[in-house]
Amino acid sequence: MVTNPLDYVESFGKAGASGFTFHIEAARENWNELIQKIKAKGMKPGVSLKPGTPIEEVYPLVEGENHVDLVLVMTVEPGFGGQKFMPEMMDKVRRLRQKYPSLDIEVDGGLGPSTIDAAASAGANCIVAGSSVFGAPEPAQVISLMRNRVEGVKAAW
Ligand SMILES: O=C(CO)[C@@H](O)[C@H](O)COP(=O)(O)O
Repeated sequence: MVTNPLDYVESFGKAGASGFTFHIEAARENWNELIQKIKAKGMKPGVSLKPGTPIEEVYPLVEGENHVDLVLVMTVEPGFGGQKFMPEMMDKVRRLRQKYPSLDIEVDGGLGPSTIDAAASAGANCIVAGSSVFGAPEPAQVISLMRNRVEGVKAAW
């Protein structure tokens, strides 16, 4: 999370990023301008929200002409890896999936083999995982397992 995402769009675009996800908490005043700039630099915009932020706050950013392509629901407080997954955040994921069937919904924090089913069945289709992958003897197996679980429940959303 950065406090002034607008300052980073240009350099991320130049570096070759394909997407740029910003925190709604850091862009309440200028998200519209931010989305426009991200798109103008050839990147896909996404919006993220902290555990204490109500899901309704991102609805206006998903709707309308100038919209984001992805919503990232933080399942820990942003800051560092290795934290415990917050299952109560799955209500946000479920509500988003119900409202926007084709939206990319990402989750970040505490995801791994023991939490992937909760996230996947709620409707998450993009998974950020640090410790569970990099701390595994066979990282590729953990990635495959999580991918398979998401693919396996997609039809039921
Ligand atoms: O950096 C953060 C939050 O800011 C982490 O949520 C990582 O992005 C994922 O780490 P693990 O929870 O998978 O270790």
